[in-house]
Amino acid sequence: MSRLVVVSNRVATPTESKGSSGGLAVGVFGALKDMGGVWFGWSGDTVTEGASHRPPHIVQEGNVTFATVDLSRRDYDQYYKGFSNGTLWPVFHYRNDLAHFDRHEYAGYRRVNAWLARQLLPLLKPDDVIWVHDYHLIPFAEELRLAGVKNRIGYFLHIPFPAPQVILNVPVHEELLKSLSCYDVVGFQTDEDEQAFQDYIVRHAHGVAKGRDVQAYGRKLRTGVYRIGVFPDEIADQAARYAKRKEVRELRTSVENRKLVMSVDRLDYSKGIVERFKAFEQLLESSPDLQNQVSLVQIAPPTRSDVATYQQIRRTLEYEAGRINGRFSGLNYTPIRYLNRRYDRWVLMSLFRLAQVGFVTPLRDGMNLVAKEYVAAQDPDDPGVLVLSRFAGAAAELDAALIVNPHDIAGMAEALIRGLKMPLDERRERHQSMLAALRTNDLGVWRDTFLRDLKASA
Ligand SMILES: O=P(O)(O)OC[C@H]1O[C@H](O[C@H]2O[C@H](CO)[C@@H](O)[C@H](O)[C@H]2O)[C@H](O)[C@@H](O)[C@@H]1O
Ligand SMILES: O=c1ccn([C@@H]2O[C@H](COP(=O)(O)OP(=O)(O)O)[C@@H](O)[C@H]2O)c(=O)[nH]1
Repeated sequence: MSRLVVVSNRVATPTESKGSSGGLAVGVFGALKDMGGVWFGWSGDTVTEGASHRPPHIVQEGNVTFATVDLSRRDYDQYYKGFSNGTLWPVFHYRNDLAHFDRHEYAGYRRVNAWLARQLLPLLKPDDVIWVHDYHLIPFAEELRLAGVKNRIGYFLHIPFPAPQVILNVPVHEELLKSLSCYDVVGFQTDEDEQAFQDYIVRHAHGVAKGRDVQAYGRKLRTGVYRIGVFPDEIADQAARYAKRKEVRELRTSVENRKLVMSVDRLDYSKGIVERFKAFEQLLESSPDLQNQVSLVQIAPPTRSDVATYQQIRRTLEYEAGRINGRFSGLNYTPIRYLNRRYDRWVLMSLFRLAQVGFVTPLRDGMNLVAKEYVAAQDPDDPGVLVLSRFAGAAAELDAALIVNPHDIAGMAEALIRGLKMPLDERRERHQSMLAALRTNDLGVWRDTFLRDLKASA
């Protein structure tokens, strides 16, 4: 049987010491742990120029081999902070206004991709199936091919693929799309993302797209939609198991008899947290009966904190949380609890079970696993209500949520009120429908359908 080699920028190492609060690490680890394989990528550490560029550090944990490399400060600045998170992330999330382009950063992005590919070479066996993840590593297959690698190589994009008119803003769009065409299978989170990629190929690359078969830049590849999921039963078990943890008891006691609205996101401008705070403010303003009766808990661990746009959103959120709390707090009541720290994932699942509403309203999001986790963590006999942005990939499957437009502050406030007052029968019905969707398309299905298509590719 061929071995699975996963390549991603972020690797959730066994100690989780540099653990990311991101869905990619959560999803890839979940997909790898019961099937085994190699997981190669960045350690999360930056080191001096002299200490970088060492061979991969190998750790064996059960049936997974973790192979990680450190980056120099310059590589980190250009490849991760610069081109990946200063150019690609904002543009792919339709925030061209927050993007910049710098040729040196792009050169660094390509240099690091070439170097990472060279580091992987000695670890590869001829029949390995290679699965590369996300926007940091678009040129990775091209580099492996240049080095003579003939293995099947697939790519999965965890974030949205924007409409062609948007991606044209990246000056090197053509080089990037040419690089993407070096993969055998390119997978997306939603139909819209796949369509946008094919539109680009047809309109701007003189390529051909027939069904899932694409020809471009002298290469043949397949595209597909593979919606990343969760293992809902595992989440339900853990949510129940962690119910007695200190954090969970503390929250239960401190909320007293009030209702709870809960949100969890990396502190990212794509997550729509400012608009969410304003919607909660509007709820308090328009429903005096709910004042002092409902709290919003927003967990937002900082991320990419050395990128200027992330520093700006952090300041804005501090201001908004302070302003709204100043308006509506009482001596025994804080409407918004805003926590800039990371929580253990299983503790979060248990916290989700306490909340009457899961409030997940990104402006754009590839999938948003938190939305799926909130549903999976609920008590089926007395479930909470999910209020979900139409711009999260998850909305394509979770249509029994209360779907909102995150730019419509009043609409979000109305949905919150509706969720808080929803009768038990309707809550159960909606929850069952969403749980069924999670089961049909769990994390195993995501992995297995992608790998089936990759193995079947010529
Ligand atoms: O690695 P970081 O820079 O700390 O960021 C964390 C991850 O964020 C993004 O996650 C995406 O993947 C999720 C799972 O498919 C998806 O639900 C979410 O919508 C995406 O935003 C990013 O794409 C990852 O590369 C990062 O590791
Ligand atoms: O303090 C935190 C915040 C988030 N997460 C997890 O990080 C993932 C976030 O994934 P999502 O797809 O929602 O968004 P991303 O951060 O990848 O954009 C989810 O599994 C969360 O449960 C976590 O373990 N601790």
